Amino acid sequence: MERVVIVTGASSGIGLALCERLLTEDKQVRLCLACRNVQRAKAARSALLTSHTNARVDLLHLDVGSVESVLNAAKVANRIDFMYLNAGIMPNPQVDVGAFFKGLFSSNVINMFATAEGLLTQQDRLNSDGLQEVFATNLFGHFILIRELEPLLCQTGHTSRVVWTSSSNARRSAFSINDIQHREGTEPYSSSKYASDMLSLALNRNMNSQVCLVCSPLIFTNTFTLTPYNGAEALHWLFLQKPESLDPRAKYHSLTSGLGKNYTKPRLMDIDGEMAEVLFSKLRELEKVVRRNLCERNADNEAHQRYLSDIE
Ligand SMILES: NC(=O)C1=CN([C@@H]2O[C@H](COP(=O)(O)OP(=O)(O)OC[C@H]3O[C@@H](n4cnc5c(N)ncnc54)[C@H](OP(=O)(O)O)[C@@H]3O)[C@@H](O)[C@H]2O)C=CC1
Ligand SMILES: CC(C)CCC[C@@H](C)[C@H]1CC[C@H]2C3=C(CC[C@]12C)[C@@]1(C)CCC(=O)[C@@H](C)[C@@H]1CC3
Repeated sequence: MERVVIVTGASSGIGLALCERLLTEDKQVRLCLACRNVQRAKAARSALLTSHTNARVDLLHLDVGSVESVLNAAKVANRIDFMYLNAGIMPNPQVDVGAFFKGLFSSNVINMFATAEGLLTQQDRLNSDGLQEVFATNLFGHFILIRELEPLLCQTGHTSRVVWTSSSNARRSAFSINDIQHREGTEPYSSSKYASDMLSLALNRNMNSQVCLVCSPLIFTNTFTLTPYNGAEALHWLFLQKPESLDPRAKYHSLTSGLGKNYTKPRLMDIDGEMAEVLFSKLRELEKVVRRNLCERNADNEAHQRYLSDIE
């Protein structure tokens, strides 16, 4: 039977590698590449069809960094078996060279290469919805997508699965519940990834957990041979698992052995359940505000259009 798989950020990197792997794995897969850049999405589709001639690959225009785009894209979906929330950004990363060389000669060197802890800062900015861009792209847009698709994802008698691409760079100390968008700090990426780990837990509790499952695979390598193919290991592995065998408190790591063999390993997340609930309710509040602003903006635009046609 056909399995519909939506992948956000499927035009390159880990998302595209995952698509390639899924088509190789299962001939029944019908892919939906949910991308913001139509040209790149078409190029990704052509590349996939070159190696999988008879594959069914659809394109969906989706900019997860724009609430309006998310709402429009969500209207098109009519069946979902898997949804991979993979699109993500780390804009203008700055490496702390001093910390890098210090780390290089310390016992923390492996961890440094795996997590970049204490090594990276980024410059964030506001997007057109007035939200911090990293938060909006890595977390909030995907949250709105899930909220909008909730009726489809949580249908009785049909199991849909949502898999979120997290990172070993997700760090509790980079996140503040009083500043969920990370307006004040310089590590918006770590903050957004930690927030998505927390949110996965809260979503499993607050949505119909019998039906919906949100896992957070950690993209990680212990041999410094990270390729998109290796990075997609846990995402691909999760596709093959039975939902009841997975633990919502675990993060599924993509790992590569010294001999180059890829494998997936679950690790329990360092998450405060109460804080996850607070984050969930803050996101619900923000959702209301953003939706209201969008309605007002659209009403203003319509009024402006009417005014222009009246004076013509
Ligand atoms: N690379 C790594 O080492 C690691 C990556 N990750 C995570 O894996 C995921 C994929 O990253 P990776 O493949 O490495 O990076 P890439 O930059 O190769 O891919 C990111 C994808 O996300 C898309 N994207 C970015 N912003 C948006 C947006 N607003 N709307 C829709 N799509 C968007 C990009 O589209 P476009 O082509 O238009 O830019 C691109 O297809 C990310 O969530 C990242 O945080 C986690 C751990 C490690
Ligand atoms: C001479 C230079 C100062 C060397 C700089 C090396 C760094 C650029 C890399 C070392 C570890 C890398 C890393 C990532 C980015 C590039 C490094 C910082 C990530 C943060 C990319 C995104 C992720 O989600 C992480 C899991 C990666 C962790 C390691």
